[in-house]
Amino acid sequence: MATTPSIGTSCTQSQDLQSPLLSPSTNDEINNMDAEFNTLEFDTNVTENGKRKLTSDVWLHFDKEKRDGGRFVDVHVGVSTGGDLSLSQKPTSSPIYTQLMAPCKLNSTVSFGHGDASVSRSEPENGFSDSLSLFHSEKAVQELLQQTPVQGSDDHLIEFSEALRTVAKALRRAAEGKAAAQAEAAEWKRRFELERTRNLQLEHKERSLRENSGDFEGGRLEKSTNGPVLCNQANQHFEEGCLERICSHEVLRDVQPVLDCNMPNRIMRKASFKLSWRCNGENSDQHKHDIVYFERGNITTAERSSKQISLKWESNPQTVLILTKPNSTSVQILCAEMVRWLREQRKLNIYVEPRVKVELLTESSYFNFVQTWKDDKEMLLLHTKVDLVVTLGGDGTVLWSASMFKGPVPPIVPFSLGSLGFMTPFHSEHYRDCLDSVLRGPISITLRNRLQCHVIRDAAKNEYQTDEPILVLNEVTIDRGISSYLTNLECYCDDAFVTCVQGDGLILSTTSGSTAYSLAAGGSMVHPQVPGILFTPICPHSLSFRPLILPEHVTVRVQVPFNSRSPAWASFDGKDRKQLAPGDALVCSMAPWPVPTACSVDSTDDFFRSIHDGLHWNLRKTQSFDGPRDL
Ligand SMILES: NC(=O)c1ccc[n+]([C@@H]2O[C@H](COP(=O)([O-])OP(=O)(O)OC[C@H]3O[C@@H](n4cnc5c(N)ncnc54)[C@H](O)[C@@H]3O)[C@@H](O)[C@H]2O)c1
Ligand SMILES: Nc1ncnc2c1ncn2[C@@H]1O[C@H](COP(=O)(O)OP(=O)(O)OP(=O)(O)O)[C@@H](O)[C@H]1O
Repeated sequence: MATTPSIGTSCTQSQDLQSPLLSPSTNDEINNMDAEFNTLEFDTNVTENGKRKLTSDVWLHFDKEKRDGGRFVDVHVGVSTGGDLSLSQKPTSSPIYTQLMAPCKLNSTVSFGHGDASVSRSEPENGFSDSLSLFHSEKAVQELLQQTPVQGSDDHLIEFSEALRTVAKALRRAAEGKAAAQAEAAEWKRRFELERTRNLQLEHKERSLRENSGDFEGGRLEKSTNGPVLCNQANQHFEEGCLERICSHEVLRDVQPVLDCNMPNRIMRKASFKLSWRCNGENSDQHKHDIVYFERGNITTAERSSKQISLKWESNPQTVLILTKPNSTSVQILCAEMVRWLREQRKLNIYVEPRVKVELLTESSYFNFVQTWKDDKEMLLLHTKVDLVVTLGGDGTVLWSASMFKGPVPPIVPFSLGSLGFMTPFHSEHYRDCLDSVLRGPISITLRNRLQCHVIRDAAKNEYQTDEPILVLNEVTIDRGISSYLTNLECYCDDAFVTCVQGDGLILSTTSGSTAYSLAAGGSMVHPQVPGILFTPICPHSLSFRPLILPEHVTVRVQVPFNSRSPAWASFDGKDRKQLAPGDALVCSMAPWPVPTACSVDSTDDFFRSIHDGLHWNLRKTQSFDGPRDL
């Protein structure tokens, strides 16, 4: 009988906790996450002349499932056909967006003598809390790794021993990832508790406010009652753990009553809306996910995701925030005209920036009804009051408005009053028709992903977790600033070393930003609905450094090495430059709060229109019919 090596494996997956799908507000997710375990089994029933045979590659793969609007990812490792190695996972319904560790690949014929090799572990009740079993499993992995590779003449045995070491290394990496995930989950849980307490307080406040003001009658009351119903629905969903992710419940939740300062007895509430996915021109409430099937070595994707999104108002929008490019007389004139029209013809509440309110009041005291905010704290609550944002300016004004929302962003309707306007498909001359059609709905929207960036100081390595991330819609750039030395930036994708950038710098861009600085640095143009992170060097001092596009779920770390000749500088959508000293790092991943911008037609049509009109992309005179011809 052969010996039976036994490894208590730890989970072979690491959770991407930066993902939008693990938001601080989903306790269920955190709990479900605890319940995921894998068993590694070497089933050695197949023998061939006394030799064990692993006939195929070992695959790690995603198996996504949709349920109740959440995303579900199961992870399995198995040998595709007739093989012996399988790493399976007990069925999970965790809506965690899971990111796999590096695939371990065995492509070998192994000899076991004639014994049964079985590597397994029993399932603990709670993966994260079962530190004892984690300890044992890691110890077992360590032991396996420390074993001297099998020496001798039996090739198969040697190969199997190497295979085991590969698996053990992979398991160790996974265990490390898990430990990090555990810490991060605890942090999310803490934030969730904080948010829940805050929301309960606000709900309580709202209830007492409603009890105290018994005179909400008429149409306004009708509208205002929509809020709590929605809020309850959202909370109910939230509690059941069935989150319609696309329509973030943060947007829908309406727990913060805002008194209308012009009519003090009225409460302003956010309009509710519904997002649906458009597939082949049809509207559907279902988001079709990529589902990967894996059976006997055949991988198929049955459904594709549809990213054409349609927004339909369920109650009328009532509050519009108008943001304008400064120092422009034409913008100022248009703004005043639009405010007047929205108020008189459409009976809407209007918010503007403090600067604009001053400008309007200088023009006329008529604009007294226009609302604004006092300080940053109030500004950060705007998303709870505003149904729609209108921008008057160029792309810079869209970037500016996105930067005002550190969390969920209301739909933005960008009017073009700049020179270029990749993100501004609406023409200001037709603002009445455009706004009417947006207010009526339904409208197509582009969900533009943002990147969230943390600067980690070498001097205070642990502080970044408590800092608010900096959100960018276009890109974060790390460059040499005023230094004349080459930048020297070490880049990691998750924990894998990517490269060392020596040149003028590096751009980490969203796909929306792909037509901005990244394009000028040689990056590809990417449709804004493609989820991904562009990794574009700036003037690299190496002929072979081509730009990359990384998947959306990765975390990129750019580290200024201690031996760097000079500091580097990070800037966020071209603003807020921050120095990165040797030892400092910038960590960047996809943010959970995209920027929804209204489309003139739809996101694809608008994208092509912008690259044709804005860049004159591939504009060339068509060849004439005359001349030599191959017939
Ligand atoms: N060499 C370059 O091309 C270069 C250099 C620095 C900054 N930028 C871009 O400028 C942006 C800041 O814009 P701003 O308006 O505040 O500064 P800005 O007023 O200096 O304008 C920069 C230009 O970039 C254009 N732009 C901005 N976002 C775009 C996008 N997503 N697609 C296509 N073009 C876009 C603007 O329309 C404008 O013409 C940065 O995020 C960066 O992408 C480009
Ligand atoms: N509301 C605002 N408050 C402060 N700064 C703003 C605001 N809106 C825009 N900006 C800044 O003003 C600058 C110019 O804005 P924008 O890009 O919209 O106009 P533009 O330069 O005329 O347009 P384009 O870039 O298409 O030529 C940008 O740097 C932007 O960040």
